[in-house]
Amino acid sequence: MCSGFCPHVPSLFRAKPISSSRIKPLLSFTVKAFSSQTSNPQAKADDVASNVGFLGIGIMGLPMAQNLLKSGCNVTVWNRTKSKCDPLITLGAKYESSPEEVAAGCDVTFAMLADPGSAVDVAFGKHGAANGLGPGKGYIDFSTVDGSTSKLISDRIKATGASFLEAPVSGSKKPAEDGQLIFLTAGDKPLYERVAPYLDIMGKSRFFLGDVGNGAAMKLVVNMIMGSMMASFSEGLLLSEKVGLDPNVLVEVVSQGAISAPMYSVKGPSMVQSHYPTAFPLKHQQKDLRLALGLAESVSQPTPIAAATNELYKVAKSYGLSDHDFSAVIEALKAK
Ligand SMILES: NC(=O)C1=CN([C@@H]2O[C@H](COP(=O)(O)OP(=O)(O)OC[C@H]3O[C@@H](n4cnc5c(N)ncnc54)[C@H](OP(=O)(O)O)[C@@H]3O)[C@@H](O)[C@H]2O)C=CC1
Ligand SMILES: O=CCCC(=O)O
Repeated sequence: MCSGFCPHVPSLFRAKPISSSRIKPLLSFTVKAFSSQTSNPQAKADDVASNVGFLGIGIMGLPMAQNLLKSGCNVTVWNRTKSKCDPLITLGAKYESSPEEVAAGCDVTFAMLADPGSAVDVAFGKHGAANGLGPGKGYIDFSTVDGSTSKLISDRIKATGASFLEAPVSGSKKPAEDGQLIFLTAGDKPLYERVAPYLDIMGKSRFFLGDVGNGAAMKLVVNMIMGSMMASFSEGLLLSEKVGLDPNVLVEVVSQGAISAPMYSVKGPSMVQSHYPTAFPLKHQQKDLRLALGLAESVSQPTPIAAATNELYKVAKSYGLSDHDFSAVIEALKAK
């Protein structure tokens, strides 16, 4: 094992700065510096130091922790529902009975929780990770939350002397299984560099976006777009069927044109059959739209499409579809 230095990782490159004169007529905002890096396919536990903790073993946390274990990392896990840790314990993970105990025994601790409330509870609630943290340790939160929540968690973690990185992910269950996630990180740069080898085990690329809040904002903007795309696709599928077209052919036509997206090709065929196997729960997509609307409100940016889309997901939730895949939003457009 080496001490956090990863010889395989190529040197960091900086993205070309956007010319502010070019964008000023359209938008007025501060262009933030960022850097991105594709990950190292050879990433493995030999490249990284120490014991890692993983809190939150849900749809995403399970495959992410599995990939760390399969790469030879020493992983200690905790989940509110303990039984979800069983497949990881079988793979060799150690189990601790609270976030505090996990953080106390690990050099770096990752968290992948449902929403702002659970991210806060696990980070610094009763028996939360903060109780087990201190100087030299790191806490990395992968949960999709808003910037204010992330800053609050950051403050409470840093008050212990530990370092904090927010690192929400783009990519769903399958990319998590395949180690193909995209990390949108912000916060402590030395911690980012220290955990880069772990991120490279779980993902295909990583962005460092500066101050805490920028990773959360990037993630919310991406998911705001995604939620609207899915709602629009749903309308198209239903309209095509109503006018006598085969929606399966629509899926194929879309896949070959300018609006092609993996999401449509992957989810379209099952949506046509009213089948929504959960990769990204609908309740989380609605949470992200709600948080994105808050972000837009904070800077007075009109987002009428996202606002209408959010209402549609709320209707889908009222139909009991919270735990179905977010593609089940199409049900909210069907006449009942
Ligand atoms: N699924 C996806 O495609 C993606 C999801 N995300 C984001 O990642 C995060 C996790 O998503 P995902 O894995 O799909 O979600 P899941 O709903 O499958 O998992 C949520 C996790 O949070 C835990 N949890 C929920 N409430 C609490 C609480 N009050 N206290 C402690 N733990 C709690 C759950 O524990 P328990 O098992 O006990 O319920 C579970 O471990 C979310 O923020 C989501 O928006 C990001 C990218 C893709
Ligand atoms: O937050 C969930 C994102 C899902 C995806 O990127 O496919």
